[in-house]
Amino acid sequence: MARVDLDGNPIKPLTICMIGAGGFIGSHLCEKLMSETPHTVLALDVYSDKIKHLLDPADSPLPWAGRITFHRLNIKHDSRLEGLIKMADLTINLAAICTPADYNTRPLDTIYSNFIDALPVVKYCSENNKRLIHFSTCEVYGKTIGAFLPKDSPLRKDPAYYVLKEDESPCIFGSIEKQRWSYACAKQLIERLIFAEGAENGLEFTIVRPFNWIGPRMDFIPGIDGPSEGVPRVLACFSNNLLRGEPLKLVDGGQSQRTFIYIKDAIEAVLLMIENPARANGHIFNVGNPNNEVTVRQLAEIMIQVYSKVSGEQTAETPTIDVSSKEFYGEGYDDSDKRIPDMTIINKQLGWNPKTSLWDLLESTLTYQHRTYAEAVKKVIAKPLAS
Ligand SMILES: NC(=O)c1ccc[n+]([C@@H]2O[C@H](COP(=O)([O-])OP(=O)(O)OC[C@H]3O[C@@H](n4cnc5c(N)ncnc54)[C@H](O)[C@@H]3O)[C@@H](O)[C@H]2O)c1
Ligand SMILES: O=c1ccn([C@@H]2O[C@H](COP(=O)(O)OP(=O)(O)O[C@H]3OC[C@@H](O)[C@H](O)[C@H]3O)[C@@H](O)[C@H]2O)c(=O)[nH]1
Repeated sequence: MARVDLDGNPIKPLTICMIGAGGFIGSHLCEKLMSETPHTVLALDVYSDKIKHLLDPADSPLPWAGRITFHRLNIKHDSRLEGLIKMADLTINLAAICTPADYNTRPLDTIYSNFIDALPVVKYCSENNKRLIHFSTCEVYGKTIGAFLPKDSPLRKDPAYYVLKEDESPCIFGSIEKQRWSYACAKQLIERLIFAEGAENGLEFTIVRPFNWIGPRMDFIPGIDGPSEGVPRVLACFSNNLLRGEPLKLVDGGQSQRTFIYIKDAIEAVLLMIENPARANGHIFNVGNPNNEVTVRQLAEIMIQVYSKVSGEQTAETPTIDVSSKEFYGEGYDDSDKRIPDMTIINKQLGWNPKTSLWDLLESTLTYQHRTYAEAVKKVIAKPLAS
């Protein structure tokens, strides 16, 4: 049965240059493309751990062997980049430093990674008339307008003051010394550059604004498959605490709100963008799940319940503790108060909606985390401290 796009046209096989393919999102996107489509992927990254299961045909070649090749390169300085972009029909750029603990502590690396390093990718696509799908972030919206209303103002409940819409909402960041916003501001400027390349030079682009995509293979567990002092994003932080039987740390009391979407739902949206260029080109898309909103404290409480069910272990004596952002992240931290994606444009253009509830996505993700890490963590805990 030939695969057709949303307008009933047959989908022809594409060659996709995927930069950052070895990361969390990239690894899920590669899995989807290999298992469900005829497309070819040039996977570019400095690491391949998260996609090696797609690459090394142990003894018998994998069904898709030959359709995915790994190219170990750092886009900061590699002469092979332009040639790979020219070989492909479409470039997808996922490369970024995107863990908040780095934004206020490594602001220069963060700005270089999210703006400067993306410049040649945009240039090569534009000069060679190649389509670009660029990954930005929901963080470009920064804080809601409602965040500046008095705490008890009823307008805070008015969607006009918190719903984030691609073609209407402003980008609201903290002051310069709040270096947390180095990332979001770099992402905003690369969005503006891509939009200008589209307006002035006809670049065919799509910009994706992910709203907290979570699932297996997100970041790392500190001291197991990442640095002991590393601070990953909240899913991995809380998973690490649960695996070690430690209290989950709630930054500034965990009052910030987030909407979380299952990585597999989000990947469906990306595949629709890839295979429906006429509907995706020229658009910025929110990709999130407005039905899965919780405060960070509520996320912790749900993860504690789910982990206890998945692991069969008792909940710790002190399940959570409050910590200050200064203590947890250091100087210059600031936060988004609330992230509700408006879904009008993606519904209209791609007819896509998320499916998985927060409980269900946490159940499958924590099952993966427990199966993958519990033994290794027990060994690390059991090992007597170096005398
Ligand atoms: N996961 C989310 O919820 C989320 C939310 C908002 C935005 N995003 C954006 O989506 C993209 C992918 O995010 P992710 O969650 O998969 O993060 P990730 O850190 O798992 O993946 C990023 C990948 O890019 C690679 N990379 C970084 N710099 C590189 C360079 N100079 N050369 C080659 N490879 C390089 C890294 O090695 C890594 O494998 C990023 O642009 C991020 O800003 C993700
Ligand atoms: O242990 C922790 C970790 C995190 N947190 C809080 O949990 C919330 C989420 O923190 P995360 O590190 O997951 O990242 P954020 O949602 O703030 O930003 C992320 O969003 C989407 C992308 O742009 C990036 O991947 C990243 O910027 C924040 O309020 C943070 O302060 C805790 O309370 N405790």
